[in-house]
Amino acid sequence: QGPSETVVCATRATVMLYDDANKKWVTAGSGPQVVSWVQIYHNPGTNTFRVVGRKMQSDQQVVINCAVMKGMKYNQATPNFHQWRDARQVWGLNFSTKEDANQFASGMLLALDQL
Ligand SMILES: CCOC(=O)[C@@H]1C[C@@H](CC)[C@@H]2C=C[C@H]3CCN(C(=O)[C@@H]4CC[C@H]5C=C[C@]6(CCCN6C(=O)[C@H](Cc6ccccc6Cl)NC(C)=O)C(=O)N54)[C@@H]3C(=O)N12
Repeated sequence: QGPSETVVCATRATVMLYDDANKKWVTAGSGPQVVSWVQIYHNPGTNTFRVVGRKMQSDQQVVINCAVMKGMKYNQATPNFHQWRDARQVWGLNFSTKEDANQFASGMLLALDQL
């Protein structure tokens, strides 16, 4: 979180990327599939939002740092699996509970509404 950013929401999720070549979902980042702490940051100065996720393990590897684009479609494919496209790839968040999923979705929809 930068100095001028506030946190819109924060949940646990496994961050996935769609491997278009092999038509399958792969976990973002290197190493074992672990849950990440995924937050949506807001920069009120520029009115921009970004999704930042860090693995909840020792190295705190950043596995996603993705701008929320105006007009982006946030697809709640299932109650526990939500996804969206950015310019280059498709991101997926696999939540362990519907509550976490709903929490994140409401933060994302709030962000999209303010862009
Ligand atoms: C249960 C067994 O689950 C599984 O084994 C795997 C591993 C599970 C997590 C570890 C994950 C969980 C849940 C399910 C739910 C379904 N699903 C899929 O992938 C579906 C099935 C077919 C496949 C085809 C395409 C694909 C992939 C790329 C993007 N996309 C689209 O359709 C996009 C969607 C979209 C729509 C609107 C806006 C944005 C976007 Cl992104 N459309 C377009 C127009 O862009 C997609 O989402 N697809 C998941 C899945 O299988 N799995």
